[in-house]
Amino acid sequence: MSGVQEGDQSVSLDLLKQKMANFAKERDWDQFHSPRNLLLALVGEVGELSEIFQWKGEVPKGLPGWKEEEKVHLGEELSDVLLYLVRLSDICGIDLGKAALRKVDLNAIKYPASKKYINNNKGFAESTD
Ligand SMILES: Nc1ccn([C@H]2C[C@H](O)[C@@H](COP(=O)(O)OP(=O)(O)OP(=O)(O)O)O2)c(=O)n1
Repeated sequence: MSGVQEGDQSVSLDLLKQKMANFAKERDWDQFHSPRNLLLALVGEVGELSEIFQWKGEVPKGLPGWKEEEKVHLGEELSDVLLYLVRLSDICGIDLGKAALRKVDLNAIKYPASKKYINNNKGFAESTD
């Protein structure tokens, strides 16, 4: 592995990308990591993530009252989603970090902080007040 090392203060998308690439290569699984397969795997993991929340009703931020094992499980499903997303981006030749930063900038242009917004239950609209 070149460049990014484990133990760095923050985990980078690059480290995860390299780890997923190694994981697939070591098992000869590159053949299965096609864009479509990875997208379906990603959607499947989003489903598993949703199962954790389904039927619970609204859940307070910070998940008070959840057992430690439930939080560990949540972390696993969130990770599966992230790992497949990172791998899908890599396989498609998209620099996910760069694309995400650009999108944050685009969001800020679309929704300037200087304006006031209302949530009209369809999305966020500019307040006329
Ligand atoms: N062909 C594969 C299979 C798995 N993985 C990796 C990415 C995910 O992080 C995790 C997914 O593994 P599983 O398909 O076993 O799914 P779960 O971990 O969710 O297990 P389960 O579905 O039994 O809850 O393993 C991968 O990269 N490529």
